Amino acid sequence: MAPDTVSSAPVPGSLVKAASISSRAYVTFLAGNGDYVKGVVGLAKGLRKVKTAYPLVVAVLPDVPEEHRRILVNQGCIVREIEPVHPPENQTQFAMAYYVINYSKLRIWEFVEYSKMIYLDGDIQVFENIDHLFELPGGYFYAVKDCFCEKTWSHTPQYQIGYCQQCPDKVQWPQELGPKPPLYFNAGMFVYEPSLPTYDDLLSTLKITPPTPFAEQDFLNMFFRDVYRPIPPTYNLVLAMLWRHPENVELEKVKVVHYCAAGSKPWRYTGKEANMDREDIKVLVKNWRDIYNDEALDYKRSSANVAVTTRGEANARRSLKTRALRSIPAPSAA
Ligand SMILES: O=c1ccn([C@@H]2O[C@H](COP(=O)(O)OP(=O)(O)O)[C@@H](O)[C@H]2O)c(=O)[nH]1
Ligand SMILES: OC[C@H]1O[C@H](O[C@@H]2[C@@H](O)[C@H](O)[C@@H](O)[C@H](O)[C@@H]2O)[C@H](O)[C@@H](O)[C@H]1O
Ligand SMILES: [Mn+2]
Repeated sequence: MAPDTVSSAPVPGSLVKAASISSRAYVTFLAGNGDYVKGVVGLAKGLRKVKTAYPLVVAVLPDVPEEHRRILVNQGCIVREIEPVHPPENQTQFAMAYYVINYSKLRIWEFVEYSKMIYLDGDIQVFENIDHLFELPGGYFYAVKDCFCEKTWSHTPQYQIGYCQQCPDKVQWPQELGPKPPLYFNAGMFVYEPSLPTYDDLLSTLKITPPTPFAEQDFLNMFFRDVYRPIPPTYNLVLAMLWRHPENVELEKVKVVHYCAAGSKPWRYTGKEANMDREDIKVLVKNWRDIYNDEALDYKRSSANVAVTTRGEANARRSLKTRALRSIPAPSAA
């Protein structure tokens, strides 16, 4: 993974404009002081292993402790603090109670120093280089179709009648339920273009949108419905596909694995939950752990990076000093 060469000194407007024409990055989201930081470290090392040309930006909520931020910077990540995003007041029963924090993902549309970004959940691993996705045509939202067959979907008509977009002909969508649901993506991985107008539109639309069980995933599917373009499941293997739709999975071709099934987070895997004793799950968890534990994949601040970062830090100190001086009111003419 390209090192963290973004200096922390503010960049003049003209340079930001120039930079935004060509700059790209992966981005993930980290909240809390729990163990998801291990997921992000694993992701950073996995991207380095596949020799991506782009950095990994980590959007952290204020509750991510300094120690975790330092771990991520030392793994070559660009750590950016974001403010939480709260959905409107609601009585919603989220599919998972903690999903409410996932609305904060919407802040990544504000990262306009990048022209195109690939968002990856912290419980995702990239096993093959996917940099080519940055070449996809602009103006669309690319993501992999989700599956409606897990119990987490039991609140939906799809689940109740056994309909899933992964096998639309198995159970026909009944006319009496109205139009078939539009294609629906898993929001753990997507290719998108940061944009302030889109960001403002997202936040103002959220204010008037009643929350629903899959929180920001439902919201993003509604918001980008007309520009969503599905990409193959090789780019985001939602683990439940292995037992729900094995006919749609060619495991040897999978480039990105999303450890979203209950009990599958590799850094806390016990094998006790449903489906977690499957051989393919054990292999995928081992593959993740091999990368996480591989010290050869740790970020090494090469002399060049140290020089750039040091220069960046020196610039930052200078600009902070300048700002500090400016903020001290000139001595009044006594
Ligand atoms: O306590 C948490 C819960 C979630 N997340 C972030 O939010 C993403 C979405 O949550 P999760 O992956 O658990 O949802 P799932 O894909 O399993 O439904 C995670 O991957 C993390 O990047 C986090 O940082 N801390
Ligand atoms: O906040 C809502 C979350 O919804 C999604 O997770 C779900 C979804 O994939 C279901 O289809 C599965 O059944 C379920 O297991 C899984 O947790 C995203 O992965 C996550 O990033 C986030 O958007
Ligand atoms: Mn996830």
